[in-house]
Amino acid sequence: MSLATLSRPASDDAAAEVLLGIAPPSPAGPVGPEVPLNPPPRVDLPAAVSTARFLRRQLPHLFHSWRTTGDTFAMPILGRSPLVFVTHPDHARSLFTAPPELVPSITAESPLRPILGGSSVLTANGPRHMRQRRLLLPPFHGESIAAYEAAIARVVDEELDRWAVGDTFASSARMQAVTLGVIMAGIFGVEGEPAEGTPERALRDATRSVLAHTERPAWQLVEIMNTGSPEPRGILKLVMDRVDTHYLRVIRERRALPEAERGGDVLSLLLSVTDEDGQALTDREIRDELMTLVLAGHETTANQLAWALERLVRTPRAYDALRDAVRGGTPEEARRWVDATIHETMRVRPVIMGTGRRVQSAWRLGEFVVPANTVVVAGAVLIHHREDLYPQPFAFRPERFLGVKPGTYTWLPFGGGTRRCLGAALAMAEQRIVLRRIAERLDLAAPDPRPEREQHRNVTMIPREGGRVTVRAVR
Ligand code: HEM
Repeated sequence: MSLATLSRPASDDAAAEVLLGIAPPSPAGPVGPEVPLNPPPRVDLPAAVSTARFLRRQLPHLFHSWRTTGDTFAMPILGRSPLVFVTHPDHARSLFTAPPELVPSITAESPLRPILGGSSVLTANGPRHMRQRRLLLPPFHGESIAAYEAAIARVVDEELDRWAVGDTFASSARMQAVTLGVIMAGIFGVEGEPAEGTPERALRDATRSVLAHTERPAWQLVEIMNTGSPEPRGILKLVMDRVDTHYLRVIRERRALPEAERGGDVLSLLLSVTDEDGQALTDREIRDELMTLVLAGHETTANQLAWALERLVRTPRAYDALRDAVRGGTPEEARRWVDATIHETMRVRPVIMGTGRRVQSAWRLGEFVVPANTVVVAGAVLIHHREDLYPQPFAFRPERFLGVKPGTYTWLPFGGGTRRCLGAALAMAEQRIVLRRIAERLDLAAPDPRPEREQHRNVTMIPREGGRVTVRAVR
């Protein structure tokens, strides 16, 4: 591995240290047939072993492959062509800035497809993706999200009111209650506990049940059985038919209301949008988008927050700095430390480790050239650990990002380009409010000083023990 390390001053003074750096440029992008192919080295393992490690111990496998094979490497995967991982920001940039038709997302091949449905923005490619994305964007812009902030704060405070001194628990479960509450409020307009027997209650329970199913270990089997199928099959069909009944009922009832009475939530906005041909979204399309937003936004945000707590309770310097800024600093200092803590957590523990594109032409990646149809993965977690970009990359140092906007191609927890996470502004708002309120109201500690290892569930990287914390004090 040829990682140029920026020289650091010998001083012990943290403020004088270089905490962010730059990578030397590396050419990347589509090339014509005149350029000879030059595939990157392959990880030296049988496909079955590499696949098993990728599924069970993804992070160590990725880091080991990077160290032993090189900055660009091909990872063998059983029954598929190898995945080519890139660890250079210029290579990631080439994928995120290319015309979308040259770099379709591999989420179209995701096992989630039969759950999300054929219209989902996440699994569509080409013009259909652009249409769905354009229709969904307005409620997820920063200004629209600002309007949900009070509702998010209410959901967060309701949850934190239940945390008592001496309690020890997996924070991811508590954070999931928050993210589900936020989704119910922001997407469906349902705040607080919906009354028994109402369609909203049935919808919330159905959403909970589908989320609970996806968290069970046996769910992987269900997904494998449904891979490659556009429609759900077997047990998945039974589960989804039940869930869909409740979703479609709420959509139909809301559509029947006069527009002025519908409210400002995402569902109501989706009912009123039209594409450039004046076409409104069908009930089925809305169902697919709602399911996508629920599944894409729930576990990701909850576990990203659980990782933030996991890191903070094991890094006293960072935790003290955050609490001091939030409790005693100016509003500007508080905002800067909260943001820096989120950015650093998403750097060291991005819940989505990378994003893949199936390149439609031969592609240069530094000294290598891969053929068309190769899946190239911008390995966010690897880019985030380049020593030239982030000196002492394994250290949790929120001060790297103090008052600094993370780089578009060096900080990639939300992916990039025309597929960048649609819910990024919402996820940032949720994380800001949760971290700030926790830092204001509580003192937490680690029940076990050892860092939690990572575990993979669905496509997310989550703390193995769920980010366990003990409540030491409540203010
Ligand atoms: C910390 C929380 C989150 C993380 C780390 C995250 C990360 C990601 C990533 C890496 C992608 C793929 C981007 C790409 O391929 O370049 C993505 C896509 C997406 N995310 Fe998120 N996400 C989060 C929260 C949310 C939330 C709260 C929502 C909505 C409620 C959401 C909705 C979506 C959607 C709809 C897409 C598909 C966008 C497209 O294909 O055009 N995400 N997210």
